[in-house]
Amino acid sequence: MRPVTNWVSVVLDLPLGGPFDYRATTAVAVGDRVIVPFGHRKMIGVVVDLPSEPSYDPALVKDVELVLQDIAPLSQSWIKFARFAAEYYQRPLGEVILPALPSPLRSLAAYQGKRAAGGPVARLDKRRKAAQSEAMQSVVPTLSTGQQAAVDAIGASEGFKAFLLFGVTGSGKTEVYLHAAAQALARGRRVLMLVPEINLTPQFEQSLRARLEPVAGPEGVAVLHSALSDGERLRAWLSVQRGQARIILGTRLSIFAPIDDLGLLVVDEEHDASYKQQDGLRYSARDLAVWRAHDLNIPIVLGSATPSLESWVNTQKKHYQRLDLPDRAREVTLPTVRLVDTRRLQMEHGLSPHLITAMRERLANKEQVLIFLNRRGYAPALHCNSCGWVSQCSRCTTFTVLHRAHQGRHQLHCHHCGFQQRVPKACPECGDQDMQPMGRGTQRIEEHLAELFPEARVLRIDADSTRKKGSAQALFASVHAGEVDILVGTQMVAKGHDFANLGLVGVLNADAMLFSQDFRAPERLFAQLMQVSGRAGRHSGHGEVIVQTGYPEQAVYQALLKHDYTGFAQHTIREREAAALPPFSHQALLSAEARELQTTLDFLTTARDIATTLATQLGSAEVITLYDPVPLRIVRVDNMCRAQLLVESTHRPAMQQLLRHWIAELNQDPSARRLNWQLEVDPLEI
Ligand SMILES: Nc1ncnc2c1ncn2[C@@H]1O[C@H](COP(=O)(O)OP(=O)(O)OP(=O)(O)O)[C@@H](O)[C@H]1O
Ligand SMILES: [Zn+2]
Repeated sequence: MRPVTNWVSVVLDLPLGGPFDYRATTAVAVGDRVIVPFGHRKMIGVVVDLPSEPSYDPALVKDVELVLQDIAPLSQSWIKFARFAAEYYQRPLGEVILPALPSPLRSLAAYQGKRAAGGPVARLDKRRKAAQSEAMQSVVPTLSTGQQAAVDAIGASEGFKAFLLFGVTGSGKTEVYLHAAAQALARGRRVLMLVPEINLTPQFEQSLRARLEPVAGPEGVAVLHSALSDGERLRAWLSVQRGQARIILGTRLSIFAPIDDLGLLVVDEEHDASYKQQDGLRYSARDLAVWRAHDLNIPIVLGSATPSLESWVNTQKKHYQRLDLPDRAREVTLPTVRLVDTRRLQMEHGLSPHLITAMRERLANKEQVLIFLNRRGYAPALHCNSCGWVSQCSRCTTFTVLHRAHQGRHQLHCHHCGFQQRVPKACPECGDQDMQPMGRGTQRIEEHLAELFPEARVLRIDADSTRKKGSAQALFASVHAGEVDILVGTQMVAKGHDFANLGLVGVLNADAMLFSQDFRAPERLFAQLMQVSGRAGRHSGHGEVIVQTGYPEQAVYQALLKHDYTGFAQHTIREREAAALPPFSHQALLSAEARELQTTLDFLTTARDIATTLATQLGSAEVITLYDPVPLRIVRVDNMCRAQLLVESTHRPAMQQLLRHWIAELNQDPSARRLNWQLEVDPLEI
């Protein structure tokens, strides 16, 4: 056989750009993984192109060391998708493609040495046990008229079509997804279903398995999320790539699952901020899902009781088709909402007499109660009663949060840098020993509730109580099993869960989000309140929600009283339009951090000057607004000072063009090497 020479372009997980040229002397395809030398080391990369000649002197091009063929090459369509994500979010292609693979597939160590045994895929296949499936019983309810109409509309769509399934809390959106998924499976296509949070996957997985395993087969359901071990993730990912998994359920990262023969994409709770990745490639899985559906020419269903205003505006412009479920599926009413004005009230440990009375009644009636407080820990700070000292993090410009640690001992934690310290015995300022917790977090409320309702079983679910793998699932299971009377929780408990016997929801301290500077804060608060309210009375009706507030007249609360998403959206959209804010304009955020705030601001000022010049050269100065660099509200985190620069435009292509040139210039600029900076397209928080 004659030796062949193939020129290959390879992407690597490096911030340096790329692709990089190599020469392969064996057969190689686009989408293959290869081991290549890079500088003094070797790396695993992915072939993204087979150019007819290299982009520089062939004599200098190095050889591919090994073409890995333990999996089929990644498909062209998937690489096209990754390419779009890289271009849209302004990151090197390698930083999209490689992190999307399970880590054993991109780790050199997994392929080298005595114990490699042919690499991670070969090892896994040897170990593979026969999948076991338990027969599950499953009752299929008769669809409501609204659900049936939605399922029919989705089934009738040919090619790309985006649906916004606008269904009130408890309207049975899940049932619509299940039926639509079954239709796609029956046509021999696969389904990708995204949920916003890991803790929602067990509930969904159970329904999917119960209902669709008979069609999809025991290996037909795969779950992908970030809490899987490397081995679990590899196993699930391979079953997707090899076509065994017919239904893929996952959190945001699963949008990068390697599937081309999709017949349906579903994004549940599409408004949820968890779809936004907050570091590295800062993508929106919801937005990428719409692009992917368009590219694959298939329907996509975005579901929510409180859609994002972006999606709502898209229905008004007829880009998306709205499917309405205005009533609850079990023929029960939405809960009654009551606003308790805390300004004139004598509160007991942060609880109003109204809430305490209502709780007593529900508990006597053997119903569950949910107390929602979006603040974990014991108290937001420790405070000295003599001199006014407040516990602060030495590395960040924030208070440290008081936590109850083991055996009732307390500790101070910084929620920003993770720093933990003992509680000082006396005030560091004045030496006084009279120090008190300031305000309340979930731990403190849990403690008060146990005192107030000694007979009740109180359970707290928040990021602290669910750190161990599997613990969240166990805690939620005990709520569903009726082993809990009062559930205290943060936003983790506020959405998606279908609690059968929960009659009352109490909302504490919602006002904390009322006066944020972020223009999206009211939208987020309203969605959160609607979602948590929606946990009450789902199965037997007569639910009640008590919201404690010092500002009952605020528009957010007035809309909540009437469950009036449409009115709230209308009003907020008008404000956004008047101020030319998203979705009526597009934004990007350049942020930077350095030891000294001035370094950060100087860099951003330089960056702004560069962008101004570029906009003029590109002829887009008129449609692009560059704001002044500003320090972040919490300016110092882990001893780094942070600032940002907002770019806004009504013209998306002009902005994308500017960003591309801007990044290229910033990468060349010496000032950019002295600090950390990043660009975020479509930021959710500013
Ligand atoms: N057609 C139906 N007949 C009877 N019960 C139904 C029907 N469809 C759904 N249900 C039940 O209604 C309840 C609410 O459904 P589901 O959890 O899907 O609501 P949802 O729309 O996702 O709500 P949320 O937005 O609050 O998550 C569930 O207990 C479900 O089993
Ligand atoms: Zn800190």
